[in-house]
Amino acid sequence: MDVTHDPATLSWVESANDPATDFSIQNLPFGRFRRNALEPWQIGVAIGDQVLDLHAVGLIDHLDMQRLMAAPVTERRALRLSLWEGLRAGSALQKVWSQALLRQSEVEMGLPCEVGDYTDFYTGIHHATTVGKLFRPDNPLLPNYKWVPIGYHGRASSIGASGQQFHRPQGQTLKPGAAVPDFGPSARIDYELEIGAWVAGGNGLGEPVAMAQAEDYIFGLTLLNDWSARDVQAWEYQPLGPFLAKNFATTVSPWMVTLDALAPFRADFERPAHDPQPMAYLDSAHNRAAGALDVQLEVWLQTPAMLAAGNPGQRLSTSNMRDAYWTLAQLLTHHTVNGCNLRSGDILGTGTLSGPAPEQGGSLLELTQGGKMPLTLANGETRTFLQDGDTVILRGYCTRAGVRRIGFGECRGTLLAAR
Ligand SMILES: O=C(O)/C=C/C(=O)CC(=O)CC(=O)O
Ligand SMILES: [Ca+2]
Ligand SMILES: [Mg+2]
Repeated sequence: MDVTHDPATLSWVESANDPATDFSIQNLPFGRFRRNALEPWQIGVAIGDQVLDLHAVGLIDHLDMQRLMAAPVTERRALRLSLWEGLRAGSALQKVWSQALLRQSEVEMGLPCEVGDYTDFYTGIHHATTVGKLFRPDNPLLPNYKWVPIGYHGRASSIGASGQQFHRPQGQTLKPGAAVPDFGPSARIDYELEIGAWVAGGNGLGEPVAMAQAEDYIFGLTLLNDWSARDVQAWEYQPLGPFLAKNFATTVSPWMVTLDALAPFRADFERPAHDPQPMAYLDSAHNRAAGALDVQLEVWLQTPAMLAAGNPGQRLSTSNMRDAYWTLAQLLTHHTVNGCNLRSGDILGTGTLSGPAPEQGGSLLELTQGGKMPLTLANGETRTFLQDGDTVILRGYCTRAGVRRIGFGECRGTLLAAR
């Protein structure tokens, strides 16, 4: 375990030492903030309830997150170590660096970088099985699922940072029993609980990335909500897959948690013995020993009635990234195996991360069995799909005995009425 994970290290930023904080000195995630809309986005690191301005402390001489992400992995590690050195209790830099701290509550957080291309995978096998049953009762998990990481090319332009608000989209749907489709506002807006992996550097066109190097091409992870219009999806998705059902909005949390910060939360990746084992190009000893990540995930819902009552929301479900059927390294390697070039700032979504139990569904589609079994909330309200004004909050964090907790912050988005 490297020194930055030592749980005994405290920070001179007091709020970072709270055992409940997402942003202990062992985390140090990167994001972009600004004090006001006239200022360009600045690069910062979260520490407790503060942001450290990297340019102001002289750790970078530019404001270009893509450039920082494209630095060789050894330089990225050295930067993380410098941050840890400067922020730990007793550091000689405290006096100077404390001038470059801002309260998170006093800045606006934006997208962590300019978003490049967006690919969304389908690694949640429990999600794929449950959703497959709803869309294709006789053929839920297609035979390719256990051989090839399934994905589709998503839409980058509508990705927004936490706090994103969007209008209920219009679209074509086929009502049950109808012979021809209708046009109007979607009646089945849903969320999807995912992790997004931000690409660092990138590979040249025609140059596949092998499993052994794949993780060097990942800068860090955020939470990702792939908002989905289920009625539009059911009518449009064959034969080319998701299109307008999923490209009207996608929300990400603002802080990129590095794979270095997540190192203590690695988990082994084992396929059930009766499943096909990954092909050689998707296999490595490191991947089998430590390719998975133990990240606990939660979905919260705050309805307009809860907001009015000062209720911060109700937790709808929990799950864990460990249950994914493919690892991040496998997704990145598979994406490039044909020579496809990934670039700094691209984002790969894992797909909906549901757990094995029915109450661990990472979408309302699963939790309500396709809208047939409404959820009754603690305040007496019910939901099948989202209603206007609903806010969905994703949270993620890692805990383990003997190491400090690290968290992702939150990914929050609100559905507004149709225009
Ligand atoms: O056709 C299906 O089985 C479902 C496809 C999706 O919902 C695509 C998607 O976004 C997958 C995911 O998030 O896991
Ligand atoms: Ca998705
Ligand atoms: Mg989406």
